[in-house]
Amino acid sequence: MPALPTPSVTPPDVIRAAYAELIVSDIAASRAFYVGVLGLVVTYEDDDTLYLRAFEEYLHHSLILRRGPVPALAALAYRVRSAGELDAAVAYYEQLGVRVERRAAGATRGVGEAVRIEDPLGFPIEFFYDSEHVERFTRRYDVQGAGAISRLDHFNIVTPDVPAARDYYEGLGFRVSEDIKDDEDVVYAAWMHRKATVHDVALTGGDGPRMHHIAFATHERSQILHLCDHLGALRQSDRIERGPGRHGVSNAFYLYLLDPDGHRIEIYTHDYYTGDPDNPVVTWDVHDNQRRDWWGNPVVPSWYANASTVLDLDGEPVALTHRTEARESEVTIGADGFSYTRKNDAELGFKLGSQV
Ligand SMILES: O=C1C=CC(S(=O)(=O)O)=CC1(O)O
Ligand SMILES: [Fe+2]
Repeated sequence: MPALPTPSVTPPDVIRAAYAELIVSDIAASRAFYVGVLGLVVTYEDDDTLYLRAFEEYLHHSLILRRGPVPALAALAYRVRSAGELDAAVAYYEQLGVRVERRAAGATRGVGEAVRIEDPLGFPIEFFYDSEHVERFTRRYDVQGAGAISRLDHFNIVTPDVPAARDYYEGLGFRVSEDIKDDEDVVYAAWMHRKATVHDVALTGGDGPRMHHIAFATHERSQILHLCDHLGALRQSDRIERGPGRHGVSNAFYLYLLDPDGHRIEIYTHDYYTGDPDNPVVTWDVHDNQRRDWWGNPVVPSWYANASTVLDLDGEPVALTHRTEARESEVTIGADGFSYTRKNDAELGFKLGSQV
């Protein structure tokens, strides 16, 4: 990615990852998954759209599903600290020289004035503050199922140049909590936060821009296990792509699901606090086979290979830029790949690179 200009104005004050807008092909099938299985609460729905939220959320939605011809990501939205930060967003991104659009209140149901951009990484990003408050279901145990999801936690995006993406997000005031590198300092992935958890956005090295997943948090592992049992009971176990398991990075207990259009949704127990300014960065060796699964279980190849198309602000698919640096799946799974459990235990600590 070409070097970005350094704006002379301050960036918008981002609080957190707040909502995603996904294009889906069949609203009824999506409703059966996101409401029927995941148990998300319907704030508003019509024939073409679903506005959903999780149980601890009081803003109008954290997920919009909109029926359309091409399953894709239409927007990732960050909440900013006040409505005044929208002017800062316009000024900052105009100096970055990217496409900037102001949106009137109500352009998105339940959201006030907003700013949408095509960010330097090629993603459709929204900044907003005002959003309609709706009932918070935190204590509504009468309607929460055994798999209750508490809130949206993060976005994971696929981008070819992770260091350049990291620099861009550091310009927005995000800080790195964890990353994956090799001995030649190639960066394969990075996790960056504004709220005091491991990440609001994860940068996954690969052909991009593509959306790798959006993640919702639960409080307990049992809720994640119930979702697996629920899918089994529906004979939809093929929606389980990876996990359940324990992450190395973030230390969260995790599950990756595929929705009816193949969009990846992670369900993730709360990770750890990162709010102090001297929070130490955790750097993992790309050959450490406990980095992505603390128990050393292999990462299924589809998790590295597949991700959702991203749309521009006109709703057109964004062309991909190919990653030129080494790909994680090639250095840890392919024929030349290898990984270790104990780095200096050449006898017992290595797994064959042919692990699935
Ligand atoms: O949220 C995450 C936390 C950790 C991991 S990893 O697979 O443990 O690297 C992946 C992830 O980005 O989905
Ligand atoms: Fe994730």
